[in-house]
Amino acid sequence: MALLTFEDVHLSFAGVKAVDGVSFEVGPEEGNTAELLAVIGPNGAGKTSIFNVLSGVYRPQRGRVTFIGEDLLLKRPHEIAAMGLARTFQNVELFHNLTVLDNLMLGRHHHFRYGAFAALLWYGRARRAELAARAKVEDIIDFLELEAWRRHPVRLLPYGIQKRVELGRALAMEPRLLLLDEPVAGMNLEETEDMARFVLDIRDELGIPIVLVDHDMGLVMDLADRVLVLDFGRPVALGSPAEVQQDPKVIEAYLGGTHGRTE
Ligand SMILES: Nc1ncnc2c1ncn2[C@@H]1O[C@H](COP(=O)(O)OP(=O)(O)OP(=O)(O)O)[C@@H](O)[C@H]1O
Repeated sequence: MALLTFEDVHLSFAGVKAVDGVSFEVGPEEGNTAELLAVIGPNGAGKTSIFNVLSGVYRPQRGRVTFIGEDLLLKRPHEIAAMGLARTFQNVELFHNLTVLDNLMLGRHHHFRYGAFAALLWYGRARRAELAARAKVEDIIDFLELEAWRRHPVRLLPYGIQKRVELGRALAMEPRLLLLDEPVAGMNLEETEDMARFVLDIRDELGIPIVLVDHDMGLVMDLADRVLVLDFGRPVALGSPAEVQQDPKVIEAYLGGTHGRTE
């Protein structure tokens, strides 16, 4: 069984078809190799809407979405996060006045299983949970090479590092699947290369499957195992980077110039 199935999903806003019959799978649920599926398409193609459906923010009018065998469309966003589906955002969504360490600790809060009383007195389970969380967060700081910034408030960090902290916060949730929304948007070349390396390490070393959304063909062709191409909410192609790149429908969607887009 696939880890995630997205089946014939339709989502409209007042007549605008944001997602129009899109299907894909990410899996398998029990497997040794994690895969990276990229979802690409020009502006307005429906990429973010797909993420919003997956994280429970939007409810599609039609279709089926399952994650680890459960119907995601019946779940609320915090339940979906607790099931192990973590996401990052197009814009940095962190607590800007808190340190890197504190932001990552907050990423783990749904793992805490103790009551307010225990937390208040800092005893027993609360203390053990906090220490375990701290150890996990320190591992992530090492993994993402964030040592130099661990005590810095996020607002003082360069943009590329802030994006890396956001990735760290998603990892702190110990996700079974990671959704990355334009992880290199606004980055310079060096920051982009660093981020690409970390994304591949997450797939290969941590074994976490990834769905990555972007409109930059170049990046995803280097990173992805499979690519889903969208245009105006519709699926145009799904296949390996090489297959997709040669597909005339993809070339038309990107280079046809019929949409009046600037990309
Ligand atoms: N909450 C909403 N209300 C109304 N229309 C929406 C809403 N969310 C998305 N849309 C519309 O759905 C379509 C798809 O938008 P979406 O943001 O999913 O595209 P995208 O591929 O992520 O684009 P971008 O690359 O610009 O982020 C667009 O026409 C958009 O205007």
